[in-house]
Amino acid sequence: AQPEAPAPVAVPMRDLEWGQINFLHTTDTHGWLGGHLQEAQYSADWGDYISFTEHMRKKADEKGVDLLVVDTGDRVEGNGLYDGSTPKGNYTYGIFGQQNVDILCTGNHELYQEDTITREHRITVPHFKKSYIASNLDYIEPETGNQIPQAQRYTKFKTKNRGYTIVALGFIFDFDRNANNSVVIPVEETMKKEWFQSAIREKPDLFVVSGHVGLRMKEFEQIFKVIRDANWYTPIAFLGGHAHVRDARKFDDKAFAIASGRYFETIGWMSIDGIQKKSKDSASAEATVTFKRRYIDNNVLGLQHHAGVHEADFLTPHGRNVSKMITDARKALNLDHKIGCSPKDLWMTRAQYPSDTSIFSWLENEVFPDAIVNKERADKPRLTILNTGAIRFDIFKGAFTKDSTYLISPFTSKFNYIPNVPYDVAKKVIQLLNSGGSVFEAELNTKYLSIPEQMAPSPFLGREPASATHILPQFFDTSNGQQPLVADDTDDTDDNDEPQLVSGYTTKDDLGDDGDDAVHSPIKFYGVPNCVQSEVGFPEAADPETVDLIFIDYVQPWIIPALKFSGGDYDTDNITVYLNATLTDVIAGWVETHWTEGC
Ligand SMILES: Nc1ccn([C@@H]2O[C@H](COP(=O)(O)O)[C@@H](O)[C@H]2O)c(=O)n1
Repeated sequence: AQPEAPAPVAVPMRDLEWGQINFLHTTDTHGWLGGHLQEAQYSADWGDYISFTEHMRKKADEKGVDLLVVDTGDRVEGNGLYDGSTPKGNYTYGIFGQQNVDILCTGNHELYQEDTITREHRITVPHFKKSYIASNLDYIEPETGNQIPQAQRYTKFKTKNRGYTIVALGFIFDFDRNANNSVVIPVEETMKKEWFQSAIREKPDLFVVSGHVGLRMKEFEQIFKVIRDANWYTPIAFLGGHAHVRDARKFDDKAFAIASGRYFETIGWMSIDGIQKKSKDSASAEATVTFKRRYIDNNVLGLQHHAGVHEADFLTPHGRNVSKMITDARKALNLDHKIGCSPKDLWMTRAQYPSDTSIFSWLENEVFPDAIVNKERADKPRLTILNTGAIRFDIFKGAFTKDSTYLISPFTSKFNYIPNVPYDVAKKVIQLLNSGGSVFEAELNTKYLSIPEQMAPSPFLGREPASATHILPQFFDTSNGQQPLVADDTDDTDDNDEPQLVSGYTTKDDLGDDGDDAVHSPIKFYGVPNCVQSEVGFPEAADPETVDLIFIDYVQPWIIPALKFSGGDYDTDNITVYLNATLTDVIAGWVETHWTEGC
């Protein structure tokens, strides 16, 4: 039987504030449609979300307001429910498709592999024919080689209850690592197209810009400026993602953006009041528009609370069926098959790097020396480089399952190397990857090696100083000892009668610090470098003359320029396969042989 997620604990809650138009928003779900089986706070599944949405749509009808459900991409890669089947997504496309989504767009993970793009084109786009928007994404038809829009460029529709006219767009950031059967048109170029110029002159009551775009990245700002120049008073709602964070950004009094986290931990809520229906002689400049936001922890207790229904009435027949689809799929994929038992929690950002509880230190010190070995080269000293972005999730103490392997790293990247690189040259590579700068051309910004949370951080995320021994990415202040990204302002000398808070997100954004629905005590997050490196087989007495320089293939575009800058003249002809296994395989193999006892 599928293991039951632990029951969520009741916590103090902030209610949802409804407006004339309201949004429920998911982003970067990465296949986590089954919810978090090891974290009660995020344990609701896609079926529960469908039940919730059905109650909320009813509530909107009763209030005479509108509710729109939005998803902003990266639905794939990162969970066994998607990655564990052949072909990938055998179950998830059908499960996701059960939700009635009003607006959706594409993320970069839908674009890394040709077959993912094709499935998106053949399954998701036709399923959501009216709501899928691809403002800056084209598909190359395999039969003809023709370049066609992946979906409609924009939509214009009237809302159900209030009859507001909406123009909705759907963007992806200027992503350039997409596979060859797709074309991402840069946002600035897209905005010069005739269709875009007509769309922004449609005079709707509200623009909705959905996008797989981090709120602090340049693209939404560019879109805001162009729409605002042509529409001085029309409200604009942005729904973004990609950065895996909860965030809200105010562009001006009538333009506001929300990002709703990652991995189906969060359901975002945005509500807007003060929208004026356009009369023939255009909108009034006087209208005051207000935006509210809430980040909902995705668990049934909280969803029930917001839906205002009794526990026994929460699951709708449709939602219940979808939950069953998920349970059946997990069973068919054998996702709960135990590979080993983790003796402790290992964290990506909730522990300092390096440390005993850092997942990156564990990989560097235990997994890589043992598991990334080419038998023919086993006697050679070697450096193995991994970008931290290749790791996607923490490991919890206890059962490590088939599912866990995909949660930690779903990618198909393998390990390549350059043999016999002079150590004096090779040792400089990791420093350059972690400090970036002008060594690399603009498209090789080293921030793309790191975890999404660090790529375009919000100004409210604390600045993270480096530890003494490791160079951290540029945006960190390097003056002090390592500090948590979120200050722990809880008072340990707890001498009042207030209930103990459960730890969780304590988001700060452009609207303040009251966005999270559940009142939590803060969790500390620490910064990580762009890349980590394992040194293996070094002689004890002195540095080696030469080393094998091994790296996960995602990092390859940065390796040659870094070597050049360090005095090594190499090109791609010098690179060959070191280990024909993915990081997922490497970790699974190591766990199977080393974590054999304990649960
Ligand atoms: N083969 C890959 C693909 C991506 N990454 C890392 O993921 C980051 C993007 O993550 P999002 O979920 O925000 O799209 C990317 O910048 C890389 O760090 C990878 O390591 N290998």
